[in-house]
Amino acid sequence: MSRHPQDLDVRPITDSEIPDWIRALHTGFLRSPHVSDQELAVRGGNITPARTLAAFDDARCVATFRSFPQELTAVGGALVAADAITNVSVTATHRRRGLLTRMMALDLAAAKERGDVVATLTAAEYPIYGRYGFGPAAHTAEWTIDVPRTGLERHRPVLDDGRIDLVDADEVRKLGPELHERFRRAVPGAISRGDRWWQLNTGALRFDDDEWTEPFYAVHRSASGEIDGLAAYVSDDHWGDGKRPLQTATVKSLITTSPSAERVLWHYLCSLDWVTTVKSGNRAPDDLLPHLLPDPRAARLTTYADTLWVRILDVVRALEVRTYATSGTLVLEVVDEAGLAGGRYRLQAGPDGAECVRTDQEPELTLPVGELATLWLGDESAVRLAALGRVREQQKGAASVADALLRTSRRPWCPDIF
Ligand SMILES: CC(=O)SCCNC(=O)CCNC(=O)[C@H](O)C(C)(C)COP(=O)(O)OP(=O)(O)OC[C@H]1O[C@@H](n2cnc3c(N)ncnc32)[C@H](O)[C@@H]1OP(=O)(O)O
Repeated sequence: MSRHPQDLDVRPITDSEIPDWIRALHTGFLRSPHVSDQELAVRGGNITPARTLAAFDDARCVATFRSFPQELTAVGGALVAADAITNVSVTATHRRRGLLTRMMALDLAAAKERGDVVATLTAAEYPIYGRYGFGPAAHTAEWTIDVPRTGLERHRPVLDDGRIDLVDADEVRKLGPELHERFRRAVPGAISRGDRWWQLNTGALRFDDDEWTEPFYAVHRSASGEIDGLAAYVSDDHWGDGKRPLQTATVKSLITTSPSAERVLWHYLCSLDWVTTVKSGNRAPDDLLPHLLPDPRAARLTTYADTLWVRILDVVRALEVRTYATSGTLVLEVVDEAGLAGGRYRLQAGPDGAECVRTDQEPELTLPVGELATLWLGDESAVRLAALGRVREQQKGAASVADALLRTSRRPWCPDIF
């Protein structure tokens, strides 16, 4: 007989429960409840039972949750230990009765105990995670480029003194990780990519053979021969009537470590014969892209949304690890209903470093822990949040001081979904 969700145990799974847990995940995500043996093997091989949670109603798994270790780049390039949360689902028959709340509380308590500085996730829907102390900390933008409108001359692709080569997947798995290591240290909001990311994104590991289209991989080398850009893209082989090639090239991933490589790779993509539309995929919200085109209006913004959500678990380490362009002092009252990171903190920061200590001084700015995450990666304005009633100035001008300290000239970006 099925039991009330409040009476179900929430616990990590065992090895033998991995297939049922994956089927429950598929059910919760409205994919087919049938999962192929190949997918069970590939997904299952990546699951550490001690970092999972589940609820079972008799024999049926009805809730899934998983976390894994990740590094998140803070402002200034330091890598912080993150508890990355993924595969969250509660089966439709058991929703809205607290199962997610219970799984989240267990996972965040374990992450805090381990010493993780933050927890991270990408949210399926905006309203789910704010209640657990997460705040949207990085955004994504996707553009659709109308190539004939760009003003670029297709027959004369812009080059610099470097070169572009097409390489195969084996080569990408060899050279990609080192490029990504350099890339991610320069991009607050970027996250670590393990071997598995490279295997899954180059077809070496597949959930389903039928769904894989091998991309083209274009590597850019600078004049000195250093690899400073990598673009993976596919094209759709679409032809219009009158024998007109009308192909759409979709970028799967494009990372660079120099603006020059960025410019050359986008111009290369816009110079491909037969391609009249380029879809950018996930880009930084302040990407250079539209302005790399003589007519930036040729790039139409088709998606703008939050991607990376952050939950601060250790305020002192989070604020001390990042860098600050200006000097200042701020006393923050951080409100955390879960009791993990709340309290009053005094931040004294400047270009030479920062110190954050607990204090009993009068607070200047009061804010929920989720709003602190939104400010921490440099993307949001405290003045704007004050106008929205999401942070409260206890001392006039405190939000402006927070902006001068915390905001950054470039916006954070998380290129990966997890
Ligand atoms: C990181 C990731 O994996 S993102 C993927 C998240 N998963 C999905 O979106 C799959 C489909 N949805 C689900 O599986 C479930 O609805 C979940 C996991 C989102 C929520 O699970 P539940 O067990 O229903 O959540 P729970 O009962 O603990 O809800 C707690 C509160 O959040 C609210 N809430 C939960 N989900 C949502 C939502 N999608 N939108 C708005 N509010 C929500 C509930 O109403 C409840 O509010 P209350 O405390 O005021 O009553």
